[in-house]
Amino acid sequence: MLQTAGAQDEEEEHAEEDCPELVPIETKQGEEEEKPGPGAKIPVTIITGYLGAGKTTLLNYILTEQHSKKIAVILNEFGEGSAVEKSLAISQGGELYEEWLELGNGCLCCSVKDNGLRAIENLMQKKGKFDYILLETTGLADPGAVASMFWVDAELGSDIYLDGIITVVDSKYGLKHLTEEKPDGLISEATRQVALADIILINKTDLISEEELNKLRAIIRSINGLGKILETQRSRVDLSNVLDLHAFDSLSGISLQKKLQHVSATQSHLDQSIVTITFEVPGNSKEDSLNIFIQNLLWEKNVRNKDNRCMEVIRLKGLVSIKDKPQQVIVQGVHELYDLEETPVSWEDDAERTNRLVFIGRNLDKNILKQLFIATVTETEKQWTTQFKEDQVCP
Ligand SMILES: Nc1nc2c(ncn2[C@@H]2O[C@H](COP(=O)(O)OP(=O)(O)OP(=O)(O)O)[C@@H](O)[C@H]2O)c(=O)[nH]1
Ligand SMILES: [Zn+2]
Repeated sequence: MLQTAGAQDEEEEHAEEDCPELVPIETKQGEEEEKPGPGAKIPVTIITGYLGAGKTTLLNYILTEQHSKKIAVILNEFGEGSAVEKSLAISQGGELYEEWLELGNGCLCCSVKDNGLRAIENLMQKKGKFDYILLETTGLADPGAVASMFWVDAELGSDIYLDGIITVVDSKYGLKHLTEEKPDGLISEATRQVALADIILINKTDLISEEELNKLRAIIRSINGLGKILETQRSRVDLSNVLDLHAFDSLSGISLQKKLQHVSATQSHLDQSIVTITFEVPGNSKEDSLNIFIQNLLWEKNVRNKDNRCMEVIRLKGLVSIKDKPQQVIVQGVHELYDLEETPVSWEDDAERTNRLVFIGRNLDKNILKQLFIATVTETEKQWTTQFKEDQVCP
């Protein structure tokens, strides 16, 4: 069950008018609308990345490369209010499309502003079934906000589920964007996009030297120790690496255990920069205590490091063992949203039950977090309250 700190689902009522009317496409008379049956949910992959990194190039590449899926492409301007109309440049067969379009092989493209969810659902209702949705965010978007919307929506019974987040990084400017410190202490958009990525494409490698590439790769890895890094030119990538990842659902449970074992903790490249930390604690955790542990971190934000700085978690992922549950449980968190979901995989042997967690964020202190987590396993309630200073609220 998805856990959320506040009301995240205040959908705007006028969402519909944000989406242009569809170009009518003939449906045969008497033909039943093909509705996705239960379980036939449609994946959405979020493609994010700084301005000009190669997101649209990736979309075009996917559309030309694959021939078995009916894809809806959505160019998204979530969170930018009444931003100036962005002209679309999805080309199919060399043509340029604007607004709602039917692309060649039955794929569709549209531009969505603000509250895109409703629009996407309308699209699905009007157009029937798609096999896949690709959503390109603007270069300055926080993919966490977009991802959260889909996540909440899936819980509300939507036919769409979040499959994964791909972040395209521009080789030429990536280093600059990722090392820039924002004067107000905020996390830069570029860094946030890398922190939240399941897949990171270092694109335009033709424009940099091997040495620069190594540097960029190291910085990206220092931020996100979990995501898969691929190097591309013209965003050309093996599609099996970017589609159908199941990065946010319990189907990833089988591979997740292996994947999490290979996550390496990272060193920050700047003071206050984003890092990945990971640890393993054997045993069973008590569900209530685990919830409190996560909520203190993500909602109350009252867990501090040794310098008395508040820990900020952007992404949380883990596989845990919950007392009295035979199955492995996957933990997913994005900003303030989190979810504990049973995977189809059972623990083989009670003696081997263990918990592995990965946190991406800043001011994270592995030892403190690990101690707090151990308390959820040992049930020494006192311990996990000591670090929380009730009267000091983090911004
Ligand atoms: N040299 C080089 N140029 C590339 C590569 N990939 C994409 N480009 C070019 O980079 C420019 C931006 O690519 P887009 O795919 O439009 O980037 P985007 O991320 O969608 O850009 P915005 O939507 O404006 O943020 C285009 O002119 C592409 O042709 C690459 O691997 N090498
Ligand atoms: Zn684009």
